[in-house]
Amino acid sequence: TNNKNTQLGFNTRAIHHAYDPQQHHGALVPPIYQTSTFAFPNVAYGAACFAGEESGHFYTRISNPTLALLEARIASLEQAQGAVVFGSGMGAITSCIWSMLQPGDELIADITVYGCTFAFFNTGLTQFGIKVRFVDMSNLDSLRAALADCTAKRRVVYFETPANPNMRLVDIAAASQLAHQYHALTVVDNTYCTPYLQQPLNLGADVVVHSATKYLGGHGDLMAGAAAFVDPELAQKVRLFGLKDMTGAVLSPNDAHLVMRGMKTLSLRLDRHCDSAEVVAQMLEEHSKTSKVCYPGLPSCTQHDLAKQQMRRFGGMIAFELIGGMEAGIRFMDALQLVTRAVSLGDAESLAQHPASMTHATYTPEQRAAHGISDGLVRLSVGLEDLSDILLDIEQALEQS
Ligand SMILES: CSC/C=C(/NCc1c(COP(=O)(O)O)cnc(C)c1O)C(=O)O
Repeated sequence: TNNKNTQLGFNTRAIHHAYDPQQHHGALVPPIYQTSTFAFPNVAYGAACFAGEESGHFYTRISNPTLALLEARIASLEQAQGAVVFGSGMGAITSCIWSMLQPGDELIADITVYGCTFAFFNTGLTQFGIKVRFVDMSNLDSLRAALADCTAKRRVVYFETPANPNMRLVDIAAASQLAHQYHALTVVDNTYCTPYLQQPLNLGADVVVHSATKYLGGHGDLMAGAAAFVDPELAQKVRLFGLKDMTGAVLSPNDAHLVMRGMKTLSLRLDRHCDSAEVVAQMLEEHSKTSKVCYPGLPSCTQHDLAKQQMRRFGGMIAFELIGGMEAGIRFMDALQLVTRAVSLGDAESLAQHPASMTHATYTPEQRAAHGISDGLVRLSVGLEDLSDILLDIEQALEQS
């Protein structure tokens, strides 16, 4: 907090939160505790750490000073009461869900989620007796009906907004309020937005999860995940059960350091991603070769008003289709010379991929049709290159599609 005891700004906290150089030999940048284990002064202290009576670090899979600093910063930016970091986004999602649901409980998920998240829900959880129901949450009546059909003691409502890959939005405040009316907890995957563009906990959600591999790290050079919680006790349960025992999805201190370095420029990068994506989306929509462009910032987007209501800006991700369908989409992607053909997103490098055959290949063709993932869809992560270069590359590739 500043000298008026008010909270420092988003960017100041992304750079400085919870670190004092004078506590670390004056080091401007927090030291990296690249260690797996910690020495005890005596057996009693070690035993007290294991018993949870001492808060000291004793083994990096449970906690580590570098990981703790990243957790404090993510909690601050998401306005959370606790956070846990993981070796990947799937590590965050699985560690949370394994801690929140047991056999006989129910997960109510939006119809469009990232491919491996879908596989975890649809194949993984069901093998362990957890009921999974997919609902079109862009229609709150269908969510209300699913919640009213109370078939389990404990339930979680889960969605991404915008959803990977088709950019559908869910009204976070309305969905969270509905879930709470029916005593369910809400988990929102905030990977596409980051807390700079959208803060789900401030809108009523209980948990936020991230693939920090993406925008938070922002440079395509690490794998990481994070979860942020309203309830610090749930955070502790996810750490001491989900992470420690169920998944072991521990983040390396070195990669945690890289996530913190990325977070220092989060708003600068996202503003540039948004500036460029808005122009690219407009160009795509006006182009004769596209049949559909999904970008929350386009007035033609059916959920444009909701986007303006819950997003600071509209992000760097675009999904679109060509009039020539899948074949034209593949010709387009194969003709790209600057935009890189690769999965993942949120990197400095612009990336393009084909969800149906790549990130969402875990869905069968029938499931893709039912879950709103068309075979011809192209997903674009607009990067930080000069906009003129990005536009030229996309235009020349469209001409060849
Ligand atoms: C093999 S496809 C590459 C990964 C992609 N997505 C990842 C992802 C995860 C999982 O996060 P990790 O475990 O850090 O990859 C969770 N939540 C969301 C919204 C995500 O997009 C992708 O290219 O869409």
